[in-house]
Amino acid sequence: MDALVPVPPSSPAPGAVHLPGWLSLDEQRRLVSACRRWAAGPVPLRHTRLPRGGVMSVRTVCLGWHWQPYRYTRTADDVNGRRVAELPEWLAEMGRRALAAAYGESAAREYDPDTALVNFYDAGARMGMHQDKDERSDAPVVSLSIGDTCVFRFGNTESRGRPYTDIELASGDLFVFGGPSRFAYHGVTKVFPGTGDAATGMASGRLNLTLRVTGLTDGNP
Ligand SMILES: O=C(O)CCC(=O)C(=O)O
Ligand SMILES: [Fe+2]
Repeated sequence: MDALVPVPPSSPAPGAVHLPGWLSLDEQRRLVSACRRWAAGPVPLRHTRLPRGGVMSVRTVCLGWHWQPYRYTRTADDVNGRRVAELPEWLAEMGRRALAAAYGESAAREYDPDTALVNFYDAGARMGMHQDKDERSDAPVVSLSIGDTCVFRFGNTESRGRPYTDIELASGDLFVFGGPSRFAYHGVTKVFPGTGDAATGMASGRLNLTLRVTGLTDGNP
């Protein structure tokens, strides 16, 4: 839903940029229908199993490389063993445009994400404070949000605790974290049900895509 008063761009920490409303409604619709296809297979949307036996409350499907705690593989060995869907070129291009918007054209030219994690949050889903550190690359992470607004907690590189900044990520928002913030702890503390716009194609819930560079090659997984 468009904010009555537009939320201005902000930078909660060096290298971290929030650009509210960056995606057009058409782009959000395109992403929602693509995510619906990816959620159906070859690897289904599922609650990721954690090593100690728990499961994550969000449901996830991956593109390009499959993430499971705490590594990337080409096949979803903890789900159905199938190879994950390719990350399409148009999505990598969207990642470059996102970086250009956040950091400027020169930073964007070299950016070539090879994996995307698609997370679906229902009203009760959360994500605890964590670092994205299973990638062997310090290239920025591009995060796109669609549907219900959430509270995204963006912290520091030292610990899960303070200092952190709570930011509302709404439908269409872009958040990029790279440079000194690339390995900052972050998480989702709350989702506000019913705040999304059904015109995106999402009747309820929140969708988040993170584009990343794994730094992996098939010969050297
Ligand atoms: O849902 C979000 O905004 C963040 C997702 C995230 O941190 C992750 O997938 O690692
Ligand atoms: Fe993350």
